[in-house]
Amino acid sequence: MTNQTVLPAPPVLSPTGTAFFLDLDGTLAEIVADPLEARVAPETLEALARLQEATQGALAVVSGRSLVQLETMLHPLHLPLAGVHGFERRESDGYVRRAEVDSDLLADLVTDVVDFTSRQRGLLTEAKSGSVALHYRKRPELETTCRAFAATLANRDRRIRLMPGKMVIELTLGSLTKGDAIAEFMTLRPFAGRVPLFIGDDVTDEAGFDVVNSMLGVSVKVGPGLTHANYRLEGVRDVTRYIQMVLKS
Ligand SMILES: O=P(O)(O)OC[C@H]1O[C@H](O[C@H]2O[C@H](CO)[C@@H](O)[C@H](O)[C@H]2O)[C@H](O)[C@@H](O)[C@@H]1O
Repeated sequence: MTNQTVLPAPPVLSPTGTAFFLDLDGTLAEIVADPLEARVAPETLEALARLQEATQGALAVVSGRSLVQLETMLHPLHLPLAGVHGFERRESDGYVRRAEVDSDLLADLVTDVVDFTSRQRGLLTEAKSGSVALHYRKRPELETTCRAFAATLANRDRRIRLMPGKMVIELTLGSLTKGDAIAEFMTLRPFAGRVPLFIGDDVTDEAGFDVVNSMLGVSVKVGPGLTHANYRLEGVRDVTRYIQMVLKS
């Protein structure tokens, strides 16, 4: 991956020629201790609404969150969405697609993670369609224990994939990534034929950067850390400022 110190700020792209793909947590919303407390700031929502109009709809949020959570956090906007790292998608026409999973396997996973987190103060379970997240942000000293527990669960069935994120370990069923979601959107109107841009902050965004890079698009990492992205913005406020600059171009 690229060295963290050398990436420039992204070029200000034209809203009419670009397909915008944005991650949510750490990109449009500041990271906070409790996932349910995360918010998209009003000025960011306003910038997104204007960008949706300026791009004629070529703006999608691509997130690890569920579609239900994304709708709540982005209200009153109605955007194309990819949730649970590409497992579920809401397309521009409102049509929702979900990958199929073994619901019994998922239910067992959720039960096991809830059982584990309920025995340790501060650990959280976030159950989603197709995935369950084990959050340890309030107990960072338990990272190794949480990782070992998650690995034990994943060893039970090869369909379970571990996706480490920011103070979270997700146990996901299936192999879809944010890259798959972006590639799929890029085959559809109004995204097709535009230059893709993806902005994200986490290791799970790297699959999106790879797909965008393969399409000669613009990949932007938010914050520090090694990455396959070609550009960098420092934080969530800089992402909103970047969108505002695009709107002025
Ligand atoms: O792909 P994203 O939109 O960035 O979503 C990734 C995960 O974000 C959420 O967890 C992260 O943000 C929380 C709120 O700031 C924070 O408390 C947690 O430690 C982070 O890992 C969300 O809860 C997950 O479902 C997403 O997969």
